[in-house]
Amino acid sequence: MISAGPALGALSTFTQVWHGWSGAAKVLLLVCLATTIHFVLQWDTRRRMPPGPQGLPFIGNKHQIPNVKPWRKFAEWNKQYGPVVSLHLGSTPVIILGTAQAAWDLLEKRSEIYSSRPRFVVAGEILSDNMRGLMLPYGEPWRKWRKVLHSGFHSRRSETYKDLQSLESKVMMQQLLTTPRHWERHIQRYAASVAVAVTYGRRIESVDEWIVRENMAAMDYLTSVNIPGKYLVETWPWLLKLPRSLQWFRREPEEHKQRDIALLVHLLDDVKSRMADGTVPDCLTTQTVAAKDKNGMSDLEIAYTVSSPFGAGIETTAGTLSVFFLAMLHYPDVMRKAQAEVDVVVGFDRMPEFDDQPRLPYVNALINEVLRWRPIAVLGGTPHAVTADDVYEGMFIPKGSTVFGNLAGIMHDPVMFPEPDTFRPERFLETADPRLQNFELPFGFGRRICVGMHLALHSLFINISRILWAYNILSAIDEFGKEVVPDPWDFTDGFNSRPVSFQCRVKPRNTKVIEAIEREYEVAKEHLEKWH
Ligand code: HEM
Repeated sequence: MISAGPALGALSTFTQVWHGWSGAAKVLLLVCLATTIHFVLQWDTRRRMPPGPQGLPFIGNKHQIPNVKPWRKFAEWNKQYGPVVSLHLGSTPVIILGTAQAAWDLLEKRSEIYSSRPRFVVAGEILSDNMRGLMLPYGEPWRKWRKVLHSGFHSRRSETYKDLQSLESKVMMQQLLTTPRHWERHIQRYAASVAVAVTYGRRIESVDEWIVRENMAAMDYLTSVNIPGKYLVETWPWLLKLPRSLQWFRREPEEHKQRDIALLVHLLDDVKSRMADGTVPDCLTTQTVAAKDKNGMSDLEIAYTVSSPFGAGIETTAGTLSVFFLAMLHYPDVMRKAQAEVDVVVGFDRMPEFDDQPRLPYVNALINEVLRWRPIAVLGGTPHAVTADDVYEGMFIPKGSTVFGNLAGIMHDPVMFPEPDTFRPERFLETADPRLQNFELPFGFGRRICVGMHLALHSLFINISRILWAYNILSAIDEFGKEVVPDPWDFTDGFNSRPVSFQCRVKPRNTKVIEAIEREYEVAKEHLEKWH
């Protein structure tokens, strides 16, 4: 027979100790107990999930994920554990996909359950009032938002922006001629002007303009609040149930929200007043305002929706063009080979045009390689989230998991891309894989694939083909006459990662291109008048 004596003794000791503790210590103990029980109950689920590094109770793998460039660690884990890796951020399961096949199998073939987004409490809910569709979960509000953008940027509609893109690119070519040192500002201005013109029917002459600065400030703030672990409320959303006056984390983002609304409503009102006097060119905002009854959106919803290219289309396009400059410095033979192709097809009496694209296979392959070699949307853009339990190749993926298609790793998968660190456009000419011939991988997956993909690809072709035609991109020379080559891995941190600013020389290839650029610039200036 077992005696109850020791157990009763232990209980009585515990009761005495318990009474001696402060209220805070008791609460802490209870929270620890509850979390441990939760952790033990989750043990079996975790065991069935994809392999991954061992985490700690409560925090999961948070301490193992670097704050800077986490995609590099993710890629290492994919190498170590396989194409599908699981981790935990606190109690949230996180799945990292390290090959294109795994990403296509899940994010595309099972897109009915892999098309949501994780919850963004501060950035999506408090700062943006659920109006920024990029962060919206899968559902009716996202569908409504996406429909407007799809109608503005689907493949055929995007054809109609080619004239504008060609004219803006001619301006950029002239700027590269006159102030080549500022090449980064010129590509940023190009990307900003195209995004603003197709959205608000107004172009941008300088990146110092008010509208660009305000937008950049808004985007910088949005990025700054989207850092995992920065806000307790992201891990403990129940804090939103506290009385509003006690929600200390609200004040700053709510102030920024008011500023964002003022900016976005001002831009919408400006288009409306130009619509009233008939002076605004056709653009996303005019189309959306005209279809207001059909799309059932309030003015504020329209203001946020049409601003999407502003947030998603400028840094990505300019960053990818920056990667092109970086690649040409490191692979001058590739540059010369592409120039030789352009020279034969186009000659020097005129610039490349969109119609030349089918006859420039090496240039097209080079553009794909730019997008592959250093994808700007390193983590696949914004992560996806799963809305139902799933099993993939025997591994359990629980509902509510955050899923990253880790493009930085996927694009350097040596099975799909042999010698992945080498910039080699030929890989896209030699392949028989239709998914590489029609290379949409840099633009994400399934129902959430980049809305602006066609617009972006047109920008890349027209600018890259023209720069190759007109200029040699050469290393900068320091004060001792030595060449300075930028580090090919020196990239910024953040959801989008672009090369850290660097210098290079942009030299015209001959006098004929100079004449053509100056001539085309004069014509472009006239045509662009209607976007002022
Ligand atoms: C080279 C340039 C670009 C690249 C590499 C790029 C890449 C991406 C990627 C990887 C995603 C995430 C897709 C996913 O969740 O699976 C995305 C989403 C998005 N992109 Fe782009 N993008 C570029 C240019 C643009 C442009 C010019 C626009 C504007 C028209 C744009 C608008 C968007 C929007 C609105 C989304 C969110 C879609 C959603 O959540 O449903 N992007 N992009």
